[in-house]
Amino acid sequence: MNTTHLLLSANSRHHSNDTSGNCSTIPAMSLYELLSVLPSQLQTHVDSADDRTFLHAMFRERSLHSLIKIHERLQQYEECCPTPVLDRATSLAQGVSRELQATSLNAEVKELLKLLSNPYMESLLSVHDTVAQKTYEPQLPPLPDDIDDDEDSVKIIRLVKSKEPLGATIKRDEHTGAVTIARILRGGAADRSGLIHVGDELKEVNGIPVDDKQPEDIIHILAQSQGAITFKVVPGMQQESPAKEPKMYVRALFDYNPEEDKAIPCKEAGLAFRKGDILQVMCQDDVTWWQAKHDGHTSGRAGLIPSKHFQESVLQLSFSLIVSLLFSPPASFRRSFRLSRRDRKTNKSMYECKKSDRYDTADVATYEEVTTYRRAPTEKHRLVLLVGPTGVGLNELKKKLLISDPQHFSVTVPHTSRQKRNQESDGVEYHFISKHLFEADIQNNKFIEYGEFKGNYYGTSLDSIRSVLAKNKVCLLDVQPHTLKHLRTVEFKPYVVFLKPPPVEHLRETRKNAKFLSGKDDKGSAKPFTEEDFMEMINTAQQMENQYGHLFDKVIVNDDLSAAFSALKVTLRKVELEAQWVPVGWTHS
Ligand SMILES: Nc1ncnc2c1ncn2[C@@H]1O[C@H](COP(=O)(O)OP(=O)(O)OP(=O)(O)O)[C@@H](O)[C@H]1O
Repeated sequence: MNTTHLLLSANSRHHSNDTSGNCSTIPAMSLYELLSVLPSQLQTHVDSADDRTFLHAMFRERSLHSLIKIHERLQQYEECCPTPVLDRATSLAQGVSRELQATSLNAEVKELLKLLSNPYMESLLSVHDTVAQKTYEPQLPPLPDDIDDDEDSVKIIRLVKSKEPLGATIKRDEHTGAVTIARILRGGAADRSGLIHVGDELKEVNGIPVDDKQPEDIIHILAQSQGAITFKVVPGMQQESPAKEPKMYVRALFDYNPEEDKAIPCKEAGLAFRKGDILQVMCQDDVTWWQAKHDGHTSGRAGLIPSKHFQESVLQLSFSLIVSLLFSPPASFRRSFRLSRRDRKTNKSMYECKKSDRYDTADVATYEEVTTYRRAPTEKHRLVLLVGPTGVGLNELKKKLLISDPQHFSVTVPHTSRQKRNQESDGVEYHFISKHLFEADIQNNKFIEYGEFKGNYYGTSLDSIRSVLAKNKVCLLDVQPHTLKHLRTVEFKPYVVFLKPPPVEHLRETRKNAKFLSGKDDKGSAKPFTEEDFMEMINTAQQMENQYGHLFDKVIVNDDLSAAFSALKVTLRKVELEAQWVPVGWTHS
């Protein structure tokens, strides 16, 4: 089977004429007359008395008579082409309402006003105007006369070409040469028409037989045609299941551009998306290509996206490439669990994270099934995770949040194995524990992050997050991105904000007077940013986005500080009040 597919770029309006079965001749008598004479003819044609009784009863059925009457009346209208008295009933009704309101409102006037403002009436008038103005569709030319009556079950479909693609792909069987409809994209013109189905065999396009044609040639014919396009198809056996809209939503964990994808059967039918986009998966019938559309896009032809299974196999293939990335020069990742408010002395460079932790390629990131979640007022707050390169301003923004509402926001208290100093209190600056206990806690996975500096351990424990959340406060935590995976649990339902540096020119401008604790400086004194610091910040941010971008719920560029702060506040407010997309597993506990 030649699996060449293509998108038929034609159409939208349609009408069809099914020539299967007996070819009907124009009846000499009307259907209604025919129906009234039929009972008298039964005696000679139907032997069984039961059948005759049944047919008599059926022909006398009032609803059948009414139906035929309606049919005939409609036919009459069609023949005489009624012209509308006016084509702007809506504006006329509005004008009448306005005038009536200016008069004395007696009971009748009030009733008329009520009638005219009834939504059903308004809709009816609007439909009337649409029909009267014929704005619903262009005039279709008559069907061709030379339809081959001998052909069995042939369907003639006439579509009017518009800018919208047909939303169907075709394929050609190399052996038989048959060109069939390979797939119908959900919500597209072909799908909405209900006339073309998967498996239908395309016989002719605009009277040109296509059996001997390659899909490219058919596309050419379609591209050349103007106005209406006539398809002759033999309906396939395959019955499609009724198009119920599946309600599966996924978060894309990778960028996809069909234009650059050699594997996609039809580039035009593909749906481009970015890492983090929410997609509604409309159809998973095909194991390789799903059909999906962007969440919230009301106009909706679905596009092809690689299925989870297929994308996983693609990624497995390129695994060697990912592995090579593992050995790219390590960037300076932020050092976390510094208690920002008080402990400026805590030097960031004290924490060494293990190299193997920096890159995490165990998971093949394709799609994550998501659902909406809105925190109930009685529930704990979602953990707010802040991620970004060293010096980007995480601590600055965290501090501003804490100062802005100390009752609402809080941070964790880190653990350390160093000696408590005189002015310090246990549980305030740090939780002071013995080295031995610290090591036991490491073994028991109690720390999200930990590190060693001058022979002492420092770390942030999971329990320290729990204790903030238990006070019904929003816990702000800045972490290295490789920990996100471990913190994305139903318990914490974290919301991840990535703080991104602006372009270097803006950094130079905005950070003129800023000082920061360079990770490379062991002395722990704050210094102005160097050009190298800026470049490293930007490069690290880029690496973080490339590798962990699919886990970020929000990206905020820290250009102007107060603008970034406002954006962060607004975002966190929304997290508390509005529904957010979260992994499905978080709502099933
Ligand atoms: N938008 C901004 N405009 C100007 N200065 C800023 C801005 N954001 C942060 N700064 C300044 O940059 C310096 C570094 O910020 P901060 O200490 O918050 O970085 P950080 O991301 O916490 O870094 P680290 O992870 O290394 O602790 C501080 O002096 C801070 O005041």
